[in-house]
Amino acid sequence: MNARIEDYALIGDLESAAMLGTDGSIDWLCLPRFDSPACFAALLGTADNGFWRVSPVGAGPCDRRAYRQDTLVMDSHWECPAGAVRVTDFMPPRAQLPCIVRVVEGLSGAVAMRSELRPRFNQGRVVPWVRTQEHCTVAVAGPDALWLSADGPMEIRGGDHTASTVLDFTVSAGQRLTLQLVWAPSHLPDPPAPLSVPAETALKATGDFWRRWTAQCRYQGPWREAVTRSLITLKALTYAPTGGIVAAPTTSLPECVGGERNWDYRFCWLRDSTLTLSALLRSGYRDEATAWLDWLVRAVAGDPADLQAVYGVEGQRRLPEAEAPWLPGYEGSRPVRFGNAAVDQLQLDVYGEVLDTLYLSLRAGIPMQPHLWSLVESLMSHLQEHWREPDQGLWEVRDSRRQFVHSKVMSWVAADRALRMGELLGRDESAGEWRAMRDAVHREVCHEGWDDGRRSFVQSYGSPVLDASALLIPKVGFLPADDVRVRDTVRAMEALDHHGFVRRYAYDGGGTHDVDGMRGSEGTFVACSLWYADALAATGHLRQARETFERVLDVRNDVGLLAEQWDPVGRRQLGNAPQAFSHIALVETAFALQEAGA
Ligand SMILES: OC[C@H]1O[C@H](O[C@H]2O[C@H](CO)[C@@H](O)[C@H](O)[C@H]2O)[C@H](O)[C@@H](O)[C@@H]1O
Repeated sequence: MNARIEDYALIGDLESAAMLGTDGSIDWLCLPRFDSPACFAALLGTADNGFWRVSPVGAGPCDRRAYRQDTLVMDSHWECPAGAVRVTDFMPPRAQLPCIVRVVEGLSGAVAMRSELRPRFNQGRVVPWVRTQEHCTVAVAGPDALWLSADGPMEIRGGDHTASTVLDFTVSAGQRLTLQLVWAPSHLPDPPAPLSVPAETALKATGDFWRRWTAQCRYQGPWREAVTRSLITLKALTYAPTGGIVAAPTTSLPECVGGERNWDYRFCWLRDSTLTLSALLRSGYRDEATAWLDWLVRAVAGDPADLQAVYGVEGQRRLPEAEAPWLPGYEGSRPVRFGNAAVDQLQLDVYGEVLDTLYLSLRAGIPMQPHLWSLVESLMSHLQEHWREPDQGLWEVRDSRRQFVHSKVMSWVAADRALRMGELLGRDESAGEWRAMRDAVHREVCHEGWDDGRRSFVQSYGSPVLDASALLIPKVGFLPADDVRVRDTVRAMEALDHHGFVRRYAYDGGGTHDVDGMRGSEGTFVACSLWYADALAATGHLRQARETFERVLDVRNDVGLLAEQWDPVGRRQLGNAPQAFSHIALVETAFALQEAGA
């Protein structure tokens, strides 16, 4: 039986991240990067797919845990019959090699502890060879090596049928023991350098790094704690060497437990990363925006016809989707997938998201390099030719292409923001054409995307399906919030309500299968509930907006994290976690409610 998705906390070093359970077990970790093969994959299978647990012997979940304020450093506390102990887990922002530090401190009595390390390289599959060398244990297979060191007297056992390395030790009140695990390329012969950095030094530097970063946050409203945790999570999903931002650090956490809706999110969607950038910019973070703009220019360089919806963290274009039959899946949710076939989809909304972010960056005072204006021109010239085509839309449907209303609305955004940037920069060479396109899209959407019987914008032209993405129409400025069509659409979205939360789409309030062709129904999409709150606030329903927002805040896990979806009946998180989309929307809604006086 797998732990609940909400049982996991995130620690990370801005190049990869680990999922740490309430029981002290790290059940998911890809090294050296977010998109590298996993060395711990128990999250998607069993203990034999790899984990590293540090906890009192025989203990269950910790009694309490919390991030140290404004950091990504996690403290887990156990109160045992023999005494109390705290384990502090963190990953120092990377200097050279990735490292996980686990500091065990006795608070009272004397507690018997165990560290059990069971790496399984190459996506939870390969059992390494383990040897002990100069106070370290090293596990090696193929290109990977994991070096484990401890700074105290411990009994090391290993080499049994589980190929685990077990360290037993006792911590008494006032005692402290540190375990460090470093990944290194397996051809390096010596214990790697991070093992020689004292844990105290690394802990202080890591805490200081996060506190300094958090101190730049401009949000001062009533939900500061939630906003800060979301921003830290978004920052933790940033791949620092290139500025790319992953949608989530996990793959194949199911949208439907036991079902096939399992996807790999360890990549940079232009949609998710542009929205992350908007949330960070709004909150006062400019360095990330600058780094991401550089990433964008490198990633999309070339023919605009080849623009993809998703890239690898270094801007790679090929992310072949494959199934991993050796992994049984989270609670049997199969297949487990690595890679994502969405790279080959046409998703026209990304032009609008990219141009909106460029515009926001320019407005925030980030200077626009001349090559960025060329990018604007080339994206627009491609979109002018293609906006009328059907596509797979923001939900990335895997069956037939459609005339998605959201894709058209975002094509309008693309033209609108290109025009605004032109005005700011005094570049009006293409203004006439872009204005004509903007007006044509507007006319078409208002005609073809509007269902007069339902009194709502619908998912695609001529379809009866309602789609929560229509809630973004006032937010992006396509129509003002006081337009009767916006008011009616917000009212119609009640049909997407599922126990107080909002589904992304449904046919007459029913399931999603008829809409996306996938088997199994899914949970409510967290971002959609927050878009609903935004639209309620914009249309003057302030009390309802606040209640909707607070309902979402209530389903964050104990350390403030949100997955992609929430199942209000099973009362559990679903989908990859923590998901950028959900945390972006939380930050945006906190600002929107504050501005609306809700
Ligand atoms: O619903 C089917 C699709 O689900 C995934 O896409 C979702 O996640 C993306 C990343 O957060 C997001 O940009 C998109 O809007 C979501 O629908 C999956 O990655 C797709 O491959 C799949 O077709």
